[in-house]
Amino acid sequence: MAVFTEVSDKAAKALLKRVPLGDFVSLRGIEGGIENTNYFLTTSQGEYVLTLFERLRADQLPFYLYLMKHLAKAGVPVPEPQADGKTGDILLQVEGKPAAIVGKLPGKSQLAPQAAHCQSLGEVLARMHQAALDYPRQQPNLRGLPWWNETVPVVLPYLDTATAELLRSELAYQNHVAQSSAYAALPRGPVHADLFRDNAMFEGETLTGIFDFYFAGVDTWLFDIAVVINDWCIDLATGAIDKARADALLAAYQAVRPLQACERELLNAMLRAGALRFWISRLWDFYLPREASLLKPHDPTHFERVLRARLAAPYHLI
Ligand SMILES: Nc1ncnc2c1ncn2[C@@H]1O[C@H](COP(=O)(O)OP(=O)(O)OP(=O)(O)O)[C@@H](O)[C@H]1O
Ligand SMILES: N[C@@H](CCO)C(=O)O
Repeated sequence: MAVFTEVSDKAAKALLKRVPLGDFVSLRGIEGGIENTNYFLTTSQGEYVLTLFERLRADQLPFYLYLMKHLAKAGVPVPEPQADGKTGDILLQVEGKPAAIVGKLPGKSQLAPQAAHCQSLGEVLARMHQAALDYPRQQPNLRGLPWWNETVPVVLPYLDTATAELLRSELAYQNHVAQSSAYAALPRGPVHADLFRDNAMFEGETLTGIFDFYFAGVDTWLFDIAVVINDWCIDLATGAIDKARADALLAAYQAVRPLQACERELLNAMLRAGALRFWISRLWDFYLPREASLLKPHDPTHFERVLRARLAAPYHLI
């Protein structure tokens, strides 16, 4: 359960005096999620999600929150941050932590997605990329290559020789790719960068929304696509690509925005990058956990397997 900071009913009631969303009914800690403290907040007006940001600094948050607002306004299914009635601020303070309230999406996560779910997601992903293009705020992907270069040396001492060698060589490969002209040509803009199955809601096969934008940043669109494929379109036991789902996702994406030649060329390289990014962050969470308590870190070896699968069987569009 990810409640790092306890929020009292009293604090929630005080919050509702500032953010006019009706009268307090109940507050319930949400299980799942490893980054932030999340509560379902029910009021006389509806259901909301209250998030207290545990790692992110207040100066990083406007990028995420205003991006969500921008996307919601553009018709992308994203929960809209709610504002303080007096100041208009969407970045709030609760229990001494930066916080936000967003609308609760209906439905549930589809943890065993089929091609139809991947198709819905592919379409929304492309619409999101396009809708974010005129978003004026700038923030890099804070879990991008510089962070990988910084964090790999921190986790290497915990790994056996063969695993450390794979991590080192993949990092070297990604540094090499980042220098290439094909990489420089990749189209980019604000991306979600963490759009896993547990960050989207469905009712049946209908996608009701995507959320948890707190790793968003400006990066290549292809990296975002790769992160999605690595989670939504694989055999979870082996990490191998499920071609039917990956093809469905990419076809739906391309019906909105066709991939460019440089994107086709670097698809497998970015699939490797996506696997590396989450392998590193999971190693980091596993070996250097925060004090926080009830946290159950995600399994790092999963993304080691995903990476090995992309190396053994590169995925290319025909
Ligand atoms: N807007 C929303 N609508 C409905 N449910 C939500 C919403 N936001 C969060 N949740 C629920 O809360 C859970 C945890 O939220 P979230 O994934 O944002 O946590 P996190 O700690 O930031 O996560 P992660 O580990 O994925 O980075 C989700 O799995 C979902 O069940
Ligand atoms: N999606 C991440 C969790 C942090 O957002 C992972 O599965 O490692």
